[in-house]
Amino acid sequence: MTERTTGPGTGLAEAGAVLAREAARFASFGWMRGTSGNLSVVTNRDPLRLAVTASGLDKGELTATDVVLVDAAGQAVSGGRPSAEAALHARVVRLTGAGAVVHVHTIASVAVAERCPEGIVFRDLEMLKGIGRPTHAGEVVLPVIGNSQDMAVLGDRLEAARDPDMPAVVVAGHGLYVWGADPRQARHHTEVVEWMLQLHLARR
Ligand SMILES: CSC[C@@H](O)[C@@H](O)C(=O)COP(=O)(O)O
Ligand SMILES: [Zn+2]
Repeated sequence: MTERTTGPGTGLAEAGAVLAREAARFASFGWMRGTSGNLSVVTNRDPLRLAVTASGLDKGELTATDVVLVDAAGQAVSGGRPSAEAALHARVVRLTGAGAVVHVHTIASVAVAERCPEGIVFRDLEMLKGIGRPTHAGEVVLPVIGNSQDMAVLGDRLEAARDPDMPAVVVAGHGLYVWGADPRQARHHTEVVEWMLQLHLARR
């Protein structure tokens, strides 16, 4: 049985509008070329429900209706075809308690991960405060995990590699996954991590 997708209590239309706006921003940065990337936001905790961008669309052209409601396994509970990576979004939410997840295909994430397959170290940067560190001092590691078309495999790799001090992982040869308490914080985390990746590239 499909669940209601609009109307009081569902918030799906509102979630779709937020995701379309966030996606347009990331696409304008060149981080969602072609039909790459996907976004999600939690609409309900119990039972878990996420609004996820629909699959195969140009993420720079989304409207509020280009969104699908999925369950804790990433399975659609409303009409439409959710992102092929919806199950990984749901896994990230279950693991971290995040309220929103961002996936972008940035060149810097792929390029730096090729140079640092064991993990990317960010050290002594004011921008570290943008991912929750109390000061610029010290270092954190952005984990790198191998790619797979199987979201259960990717989820297992993410669970094994993730660092509680770093709300992101890089999927090698693929792109960046980032999360936050809500879409705004997930966006800020994405922009901060990407800034540090671009700095890494600029220094070499
Ligand atoms: C250039 S297509 C890349 C896809 O395979 C996938 O990695 C992706 O990011 C977008 O998939 P989607 O199903 O549209 O959410
Ligand atoms: Zn992708």
